[in-house]
Amino acid sequence: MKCRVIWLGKSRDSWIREGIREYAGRVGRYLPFAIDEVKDEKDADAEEGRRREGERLLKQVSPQATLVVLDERGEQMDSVAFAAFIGRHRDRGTPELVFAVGGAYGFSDQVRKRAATVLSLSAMTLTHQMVRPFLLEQIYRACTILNNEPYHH
Ligand SMILES: C[S@@+](CC[C@H](N)C(=O)[O-])C[C@H]1O[C@@H](n2cnc3c(N)ncnc32)[C@H](O)[C@@H]1O
Repeated sequence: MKCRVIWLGKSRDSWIREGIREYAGRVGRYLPFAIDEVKDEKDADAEEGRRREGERLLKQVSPQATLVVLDERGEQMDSVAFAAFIGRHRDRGTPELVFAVGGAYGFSDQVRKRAATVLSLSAMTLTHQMVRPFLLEQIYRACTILNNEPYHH
């Protein structure tokens, strides 16, 4: 199973980029893994920006892919449950598991409707930048749990 993370816009801060580099490298030891950046909207109002970003993002998601949308109002899982979630997809032959992180104004309803799962990392709102390394660390943690490695305590 391929695993892919898509987000809107560049990762501006060097400390965010550093975290992404670190955990993307770690995840890549366990799964075929890719990160794709989709251009974000800077000039449109929030609703129009979400709509345009959503259309752009959905064009990047193949019909065979299972889409997991990150949203603070979504389903919460602990790390063991998240590992089991990834493991179930791997074992049932899901060809591609795609995680999508929204832009500064979040996702349109159109994107949420395409999602197989809407996943919350916390009830608190994180910046669209900070979610990136947080999510990658959780995917890495899940990989170590699935491999019975002593990272998760
Ligand atoms: C600043 S948040 C957008 C918040 C906005 N109020 C909304 O309605 O979505 C930007 C993106 O970061 C991600 N995000 C922020 N906090 C999150 C959380 N606690 N769990 C999962 N994703 C989160 C989501 O993908 C969201 O679209």
